[in-house]
Amino acid sequence: MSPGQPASPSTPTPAPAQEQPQPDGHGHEHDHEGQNHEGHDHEGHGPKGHGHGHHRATPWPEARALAARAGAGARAAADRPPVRVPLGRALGRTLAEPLRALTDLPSFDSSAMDGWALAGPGPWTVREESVLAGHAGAAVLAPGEAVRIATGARVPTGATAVLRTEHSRTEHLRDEGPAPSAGTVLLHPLREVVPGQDIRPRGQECRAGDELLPAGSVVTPAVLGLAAAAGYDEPAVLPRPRVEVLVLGDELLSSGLPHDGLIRDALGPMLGPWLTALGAEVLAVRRIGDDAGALYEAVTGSAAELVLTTGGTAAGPVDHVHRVLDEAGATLLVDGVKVRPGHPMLLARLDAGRHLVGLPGNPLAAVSGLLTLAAPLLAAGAAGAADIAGIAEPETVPLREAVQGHPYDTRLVPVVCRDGSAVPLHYNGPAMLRGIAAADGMAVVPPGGAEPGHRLEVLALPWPTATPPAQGACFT
Ligand SMILES: Nc1nc2c(c(=O)[nH]1)N[C@H]1C(S)=C(S)[C@@H](COP(=O)(O)OP(=O)(O)OC[C@H]3O[C@@H](n4cnc5c(N)ncnc54)[C@H](O)[C@@H]3O)O[C@H]1N2
Ligand code: MOO
Repeated sequence: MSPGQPASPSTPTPAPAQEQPQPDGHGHEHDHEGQNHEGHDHEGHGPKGHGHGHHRATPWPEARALAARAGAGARAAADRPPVRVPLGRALGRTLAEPLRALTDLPSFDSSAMDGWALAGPGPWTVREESVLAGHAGAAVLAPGEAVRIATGARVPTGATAVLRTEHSRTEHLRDEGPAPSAGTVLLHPLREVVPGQDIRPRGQECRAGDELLPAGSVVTPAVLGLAAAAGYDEPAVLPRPRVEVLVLGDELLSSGLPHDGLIRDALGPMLGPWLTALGAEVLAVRRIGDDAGALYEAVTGSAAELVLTTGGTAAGPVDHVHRVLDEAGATLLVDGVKVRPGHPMLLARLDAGRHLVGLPGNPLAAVSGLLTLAAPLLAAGAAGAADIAGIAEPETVPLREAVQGHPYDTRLVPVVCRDGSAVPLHYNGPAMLRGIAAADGMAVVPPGGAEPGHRLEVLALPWPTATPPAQGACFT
């Protein structure tokens, strides 16, 4: 099988050999890139002579931590105030302040059932009007009186309980009876009436000023409902980090089929929505080509706190990112990471509060850079408190089958989670998106690999995973 040629989707065999690091250095794409595992060039970008070789590559856990620190620092430097957004645009945002009730809930004593509001012991004389939800309440009920009431309606002053329709019986006194009761309707209970029954007292759920949710909570649909009930029109949320994506490469097409050595841009369509899902405000996704001047202008002129570039991180003839960063006076915080795929990824500080993450051009390598550098940076930048590292408590999942490791570097491998185990997916080569598109997450495989049962950290993807278990991921 030639490199890049996938195994049959239905073959329940191990991943294509060329996508598994081979410690013996044969038959694997990475080993062609990373040649000599015993020598000093195993990071792979040494031979290209940029001077940003293996000695600078950062171990994967450290790279993530550095990115999170950079994000927290950027947030502190930018010091952007919270913003008020209408409820209709608040979904997914992070509360900048505790959500405090602006009203008692319920805000008045209300009926929990359709039936009768009544005062004192029965039977009761029925008053002619009724009390509907959303309307002003009936006048004061005197002892011995009852009035029709709807669920949610304000309970009249003087009412001592609500009687459900189905627990009541009415008796129409004859019109020709003795004068005061002629035509009267009497209400009888069909079961014992307990004082206060089926009345929701004002403030049962909360009093005005109570903290309903802490600052830092994510606004979910349920939070939107609670905020509305509690009186909010425009909750205060944290500003979203602004991000701009610069897609490099003259070989990229925006539509149609690949032809004449040109290929479709897979990263432009993927990164904008992915960054949005990570909580960023995406200012633009721009194609820059392989033009160093245009890249310099775009990087130095960007209004974003985080600029992401794709491609151009290695040392090919048109790989401009390092040079442009140098010219822009940027400081490289991470220049290569000991991770496969994606080892040429980089993180640079452009100025106080502004960073650039350089994602490698190979699409899964770009995903690796996104998860390793951009996600922790954004998470820490969005967190409400400086002490939140931007790296959540790792979720670890036992492996269902062995995964080969790289001899020195961490590997990120797309997995599906089935019956509590992580199942590695094929098509995990640096240029492939087929595995990640079917994945529930990316397993973090330590150098040397992992055996079945070994618990691995699984990096979550920022969306609900959708592959149907029965038919999906048939290439595990
Ligand atoms: N001599 C060496 N060559 C390479 C090394 C190395 O260490 N020594 N590292 C390899 C690794 S690993 C990666 S990853 C890539 C990183 O390359 P760049 O970041 O400079 O990216 P490009 O060269 O521009 O592109 C690489 C590859 O990806 C394709 N690509 C780029 N952008 C897109 C896109 N938006 N959508 C789809 N595909 C894209 C591009 O056509 C190339 O095939 O370098 C290796 N080389
Ligand atoms: O393997 Mo490269 O690391 O494709 O990113």
